[in-house]
Amino acid sequence: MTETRLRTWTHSVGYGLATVFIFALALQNLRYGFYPLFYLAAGLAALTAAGLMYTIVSRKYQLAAAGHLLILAGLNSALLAAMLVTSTAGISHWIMPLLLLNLLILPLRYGLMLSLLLLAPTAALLFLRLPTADALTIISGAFILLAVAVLYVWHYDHMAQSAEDLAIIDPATGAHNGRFLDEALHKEISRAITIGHRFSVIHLAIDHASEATDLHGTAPMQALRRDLTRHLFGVIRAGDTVYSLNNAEFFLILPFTAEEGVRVIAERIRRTISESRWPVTGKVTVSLGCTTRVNSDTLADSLRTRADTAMHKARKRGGDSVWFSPAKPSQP
Ligand SMILES: Nc1nc2c(ncn2[C@@H]2O[C@H](COP(=O)(O)OP(=O)(O)OP(=O)(O)O)[C@@H](O)[C@H]2O)c(=O)[nH]1
Repeated sequence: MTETRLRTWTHSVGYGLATVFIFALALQNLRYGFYPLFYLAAGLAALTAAGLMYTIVSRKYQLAAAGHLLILAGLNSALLAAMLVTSTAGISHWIMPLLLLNLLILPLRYGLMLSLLLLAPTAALLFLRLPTADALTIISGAFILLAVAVLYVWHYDHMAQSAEDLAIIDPATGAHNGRFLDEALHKEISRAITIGHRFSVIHLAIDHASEATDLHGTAPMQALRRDLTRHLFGVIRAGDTVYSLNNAEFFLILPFTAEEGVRVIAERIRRTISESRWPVTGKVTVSLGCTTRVNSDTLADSLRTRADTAMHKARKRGGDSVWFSPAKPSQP
């Protein structure tokens, strides 16, 4: 199930249950003749029902649906206003389901902010109107509920992020893994076609990697790949991304970088790696093949092949060098 679908389902169930619950409260109050509470509950139920409708209408862009904040801010404000104008202490319990709804539907930061904005004045009101022990019982209950819900949502977000990281990160180096490269390259090409910006790529290979593995063993070479990844992260700028292709090769995507730029950064990477002292292996050199996307590059494959060819040309010059392969001029 996609995240958008999951959110649509949980939001619908959350709003749906809240509507049924608040509507039942409204009927109960109507039955006993508590008309102000009946009108309040009916108004709140109308708002949660509106939330349900909004979820269904905006189901395709549920992750970015900003209207939920307005609906929940309306619900929170309506309950707060009702607590201010009525003296019925019983409705303070109504904040409990609202706290859960805030956290279930909004991103954690907004849900927590809105809940605290509701809880703080509620606490002040309760301490003014009720005996301290009663006010303390209600407010501590609400805070415990909020804390448990926040921890639960935070835990879910954290698990979802870890699962996503596992799918796209190479655990040995901390760089993105090769499986994710085609998807990322395809996205960058689509972005370049839409925005019209230039971007470049680099295929980097460690020189004499198989001889070094035979000489030093697999574990030190693994450590070297991790150190090289860290080095690359230190040299490139934010927004550039690194992919670990196999035991001795990396790929870099450099958004908003034209030919002159990729030549500068590739040369900087080559020089800084060659000038550094590396544990176990001592000196390390790399061959870098780079290229810049042109309008005829609509597939990830064409860029990967050109960068790979450029890397082999750099290697043929004896390694420790950079080669730039331009795109072939398109046929008239
Ligand atoms: N994508 C990318 N391009 C770089 C990087 N470093 C340099 N470049 C490119 O090389 C050009 C010249 O870089 P520098 O010689 O560092 O000069 P600069 O004007 O200080 O570069 P910036 O302030 O990094 O833009 C930049 O405009 C970029 O196009 C990098 O880390 N990543």
